[in-house]
Amino acid sequence: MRLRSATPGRERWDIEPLLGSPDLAEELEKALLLNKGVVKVSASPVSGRILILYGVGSLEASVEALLREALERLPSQKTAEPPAKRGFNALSGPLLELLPALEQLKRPLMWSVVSHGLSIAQGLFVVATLNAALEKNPKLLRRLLGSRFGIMSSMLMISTGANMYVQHQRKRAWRQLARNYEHALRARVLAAIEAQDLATFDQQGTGRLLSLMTKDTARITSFLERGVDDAVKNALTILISGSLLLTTSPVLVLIACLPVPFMVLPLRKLGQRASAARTRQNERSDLFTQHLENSFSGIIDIKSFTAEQQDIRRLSESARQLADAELEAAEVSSLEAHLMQGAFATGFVVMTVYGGLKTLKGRLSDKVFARTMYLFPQVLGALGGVSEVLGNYRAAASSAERLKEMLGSRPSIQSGPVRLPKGQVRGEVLFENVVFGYEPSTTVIHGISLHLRPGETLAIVGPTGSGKSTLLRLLLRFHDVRDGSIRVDGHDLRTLDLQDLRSAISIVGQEPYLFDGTVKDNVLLGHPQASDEDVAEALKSAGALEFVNALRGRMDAQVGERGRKLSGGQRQRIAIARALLKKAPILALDEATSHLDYETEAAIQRSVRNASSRMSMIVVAHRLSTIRRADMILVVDQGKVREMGRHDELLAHGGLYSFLWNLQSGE
Ligand SMILES: Nc1ncnc2c1ncn2[C@@H]1O[C@H](COP(=O)(O)OP(=O)(O)OP(=O)(O)O)[C@@H](O)[C@H]1O
Repeated sequence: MRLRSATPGRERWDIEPLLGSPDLAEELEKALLLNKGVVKVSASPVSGRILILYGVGSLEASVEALLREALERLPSQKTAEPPAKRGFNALSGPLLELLPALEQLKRPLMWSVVSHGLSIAQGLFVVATLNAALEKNPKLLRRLLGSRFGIMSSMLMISTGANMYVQHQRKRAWRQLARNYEHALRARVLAAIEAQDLATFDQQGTGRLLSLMTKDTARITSFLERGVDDAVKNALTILISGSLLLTTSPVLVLIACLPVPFMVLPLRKLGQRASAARTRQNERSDLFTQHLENSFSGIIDIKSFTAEQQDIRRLSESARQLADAELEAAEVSSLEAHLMQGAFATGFVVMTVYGGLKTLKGRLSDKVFARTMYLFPQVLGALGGVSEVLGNYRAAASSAERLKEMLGSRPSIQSGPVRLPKGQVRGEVLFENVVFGYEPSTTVIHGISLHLRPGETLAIVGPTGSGKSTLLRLLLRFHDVRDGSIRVDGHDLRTLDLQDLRSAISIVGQEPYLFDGTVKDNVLLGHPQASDEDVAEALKSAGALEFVNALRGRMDAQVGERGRKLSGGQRQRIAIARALLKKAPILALDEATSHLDYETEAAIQRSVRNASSRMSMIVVAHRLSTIRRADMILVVDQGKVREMGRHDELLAHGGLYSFLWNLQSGE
């Protein structure tokens, strides 16, 4: 058991028995999640690593102690096969797991072998042609074609010509494979990321997720496109040229290789340092991307607070840390390559002097010496190439590990078996003593119960931070309750099919997200097959048709990135139209009209209600005047229900609601 990385709230460990044991991975995940403070656990039998996310300061023991205890208790660990018997999977690691199947690699590999084989042959023909020319055959010109020189130079020309075609085919085959692979890998990673719980997004941060999609996939693709081909080239050169070298002049090779054994240990150490440096580089790169993303999304606030310099300083500090990590990784890799090449180059110099002296003395033939002098640098170059391939392999392997972790991570919110077809949903919602907290150490909702009957409107009001939006997030099962239960049409959410549940609910948030595209594209998100008439109808009910018709291009007008070309109120109304088009039996409006003036807000709420009288509605609002007609009003404060009833009853009660009402109506 070995700690690989640790930041507050997040530790990654190497657990050897985990390798190749999916049962242990599953049991370990379950066992660790039982501990107070542990938020998420992701154990990978592929990499033998476990990632533990926890609330800072909320664990009862160290992560290491929890791991040891869980490992001791689990039965699978005792029955797990010893590492030596685990076969190919244990040896291969995440990168080989992620690379395409051998079947797909066959064609480009075949071109690689032919192309690099021809290149090696070309070199040998050069030497042979040279040696034939040095024979100074007097009949050379007369019997050019039949002579050794003629044959060798013809072979050289043929192999050069053939290799031009083969090289083109080789590069093309790898390029095609890599591009198709990259596309498929990105689609897989994107699907895996989007399947994660919201808690994972909160924990991992956008920087890391963006890096997974861009840099990590690109590193693996680049290794596939060039690394595998280079590996074939180096392997063939070492194999063919190396064997020829050994048979030509074993003593000279032995002399040249004398310094190599002294390099084994330092090279091993450098290899470990290089892997650690790569991991650090990846982590810093994630942070930098995250800072960049934050800066660009918050550019309006940065400019309005004239905080550009502050932001640049923050970014430049992050960029400096990334540059330092990159430099460290590059220096270790380069040191590794130089050490290896230096060892061989020293040997080469010794061999040249020794061989040269022997040739002068006539104890070594010119041809052997010439061939050795040609072949040795080829093999030397290939050995240098191996360390380069190794560097790329390490980068790709560390990316593959990160990707595998995401691809193998099972969201803790899992779909249930009970189907809930949208057409058959009545729209009844029941919260029973719901307790919830985002972090294990804190509680945001303290035993809330509520009942929304089909077709009714339930309003939730209360001070800021009291947990109103959290209740809606729980209803959509973005998080699971810690205690109590939530039911839709009598079914506990945890038993329901997740897609069915979310299809049954439309939600409009405080700051709805509009995608870069047209107004129509954004509304169609609610129901992609809807007609233009349906879109116009939804826009009308949301009070948006008038301003949309005034835009250049009307429904086809571009809204800009995040809907930047529209006002806050216009964005909200398009989001309401989108939710209405979805025609879900339950509509949740979380301060969805807060950017509008009172009259527009009231008008839109009326028309939304009229759009479907059978729809159940939950409305979260700060402006109490907009919810006074609700069938039930829930007053929430600090995660608890303080009051419940209709507007008049609550006013008569004279509690928090009536206090807020009087405050807002200026009485
Ligand atoms: N993703 C999150 N991670 C951790 N804590 C959170 C998260 N989202 C909300 N909280 C916390 O949960 C509490 C309730 O937040 P919530 O957004 O539900 O309040 P609200 O009543 O909707 O507030 P407002 O009226 O300001 O929108 C707050 O203390 C908030 O800090």
